[in-house]
Amino acid sequence: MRDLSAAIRTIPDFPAPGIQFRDITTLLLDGAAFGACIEQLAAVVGEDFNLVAGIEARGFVFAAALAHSLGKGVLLLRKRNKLPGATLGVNYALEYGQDRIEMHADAVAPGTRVLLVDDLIATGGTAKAGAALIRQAGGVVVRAAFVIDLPDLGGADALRADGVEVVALVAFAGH
Ligand SMILES: O=P(O)(O)OC[C@H]1O[C@H](OP(=O)(O)OP(=O)(O)O)[C@H](O)[C@@H]1O
Ligand SMILES: Nc1ncnc2[nH]cnc12
Repeated sequence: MRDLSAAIRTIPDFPAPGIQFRDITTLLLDGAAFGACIEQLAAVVGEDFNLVAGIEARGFVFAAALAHSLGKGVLLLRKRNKLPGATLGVNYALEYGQDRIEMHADAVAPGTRVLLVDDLIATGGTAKAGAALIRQAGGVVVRAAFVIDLPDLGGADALRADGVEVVALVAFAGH
C-alpha cells in the first residue's frame, strides 16, 4: 500500500507560530497519490451508510471523491452563513481560532446513516461539531474518516469518546 505521507507537505509556523501545517494541496496535485488516497479511504470506511458528509473546505474534496467512488450522496457541512435554506449549526474551537459549521435542517431524514469525512483531525473540535450537527439533524454518525491524524492533539480519541469510530490513513507526530 502506498505511503501517502510523502505526498503531504509540511509548512512550519502556518498560520501561527508553532503550528506544523500539514498541506494536502501537494497530494491533490499528484493524480496518482490522490487516486491512491481515495482508494485507501474506500477500503477502510465500509459501505454501511447512505451519505458522506464533508466539512468545508478541504473535507469537501475528499468527501466528494470518496462518495462518488462508492455511489453515495454528499452532505455539505458548511462554514457559517453559506447555505441558502433553513440551517442547524454548531460552534467550535480550532487549533488556531473559532468557527461555526452549519447544514440544511432538512438534509437528512431521521435515522440516515452518515460517514463523516475531513482531510485532517487535530484537536477534534471540528469533527466533534460535525458529528453533533449530524446527530442534531436526526442522522446517525456511522464512523469518521480522515486522511491525516495528529494523534498528539487528541482529536481522534476525543471523537471516539463521543462514540464515533475513527479511521485515518496517515499519522504525524507532534503539532
Ligand atoms: O481537529 P481540529 O482541531 O478541529 O482541526 C481540523 C480542522 O482544521 C482544518 O480546517 P480549517 O478550519 O482550517 O478550514 P479549511 O478546510 O477551510 O482550510 C482541517 O481541514 C479540519 O477541518
Ligand atoms: N496542523 C494542521 N495542519 C493542517 N491543517 C490543520 N488543521 C488544524 N491543524 C492543522
